[in-house]
Amino acid sequence: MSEQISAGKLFRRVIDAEKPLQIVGTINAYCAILAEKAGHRAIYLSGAGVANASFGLPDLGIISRSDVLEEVRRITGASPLPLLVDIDTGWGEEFGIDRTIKEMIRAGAAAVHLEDQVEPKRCGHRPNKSIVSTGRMVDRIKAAVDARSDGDLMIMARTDALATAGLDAAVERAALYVEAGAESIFAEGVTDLAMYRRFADAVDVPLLANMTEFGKTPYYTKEQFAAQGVAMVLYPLSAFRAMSRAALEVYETILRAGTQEPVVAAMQPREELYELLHYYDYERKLDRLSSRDGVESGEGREKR
Ligand SMILES: C[C@](O)(C(=O)O)[C@H](CC(=O)O)C(=O)O
Ligand SMILES: [Mg+2]
Repeated sequence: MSEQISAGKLFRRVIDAEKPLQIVGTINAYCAILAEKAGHRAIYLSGAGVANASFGLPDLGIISRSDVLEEVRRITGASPLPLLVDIDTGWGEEFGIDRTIKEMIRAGAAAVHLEDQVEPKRCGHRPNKSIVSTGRMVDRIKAAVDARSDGDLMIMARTDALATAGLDAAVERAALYVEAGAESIFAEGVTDLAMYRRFADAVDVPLLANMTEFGKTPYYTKEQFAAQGVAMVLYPLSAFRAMSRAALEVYETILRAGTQEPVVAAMQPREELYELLHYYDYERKLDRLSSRDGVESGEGREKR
């Protein structure tokens, strides 16, 4: 029998085991299943992903705590992988953050990242961001740590200070956030590999690098990140961006060609989908449980 450990403990364990730990964005429950199938050991729910994919909205602080929680529950219900959740600015200050942390634990999150932007927040890789004072962010972190009490949820502090206040100030903030109780640091909008070393040297907790595409951070490999002391590398929207391109291509092809045949080869076959969902197990269970009493005819039901 496999040992039952909390999501937070599992997350800490995989951080220790993989150097660096690659964390991939899964915008929904099925993506979480796919990430597990590929062999990943930790997954991420992106705030941008929820806004973009579930609501068709930009990542500008429009989505709510409940919107994100709903996705967290769906994902943790479908996947055993530890889930890092983007909680933006926490949706409120002391009591708002308290509620967010408690609900995230109930929903099965392994870790959350809380950022030092003002509300409404902006994407970390876009201009005109503003941050709250160091003191305000320290209060946010304290509220989060207090809400978690003695639980295992990992509280990660994200700093967006690099773009607005420079490297020295961002590194200094990171150290103060750790002092306030943050157990890991998310350095946002980093523009050069060597900057990670500065963060890593200033804090003695795991450091996360956000390897998002088309942003401020050039593409680096996991080996390059590891050499700078980075413990976790995040790919928040990589699959979502690829899925979006693929979907557009299919929609256009159906109109243009009058059939989907040119793109069928790019599709996941029904068989593979069903295997990942354990479809046949469900079907067998249904056959066992359902007497089909009250069903007038067996029409459409294949004889086995
Ligand atoms: C990590 C992030 O917060 C997210 O919501 O996924 C975004 C990612 C992106 O917009 O590329 C961010 O970096 O702000
Ligand atoms: Mg985000």
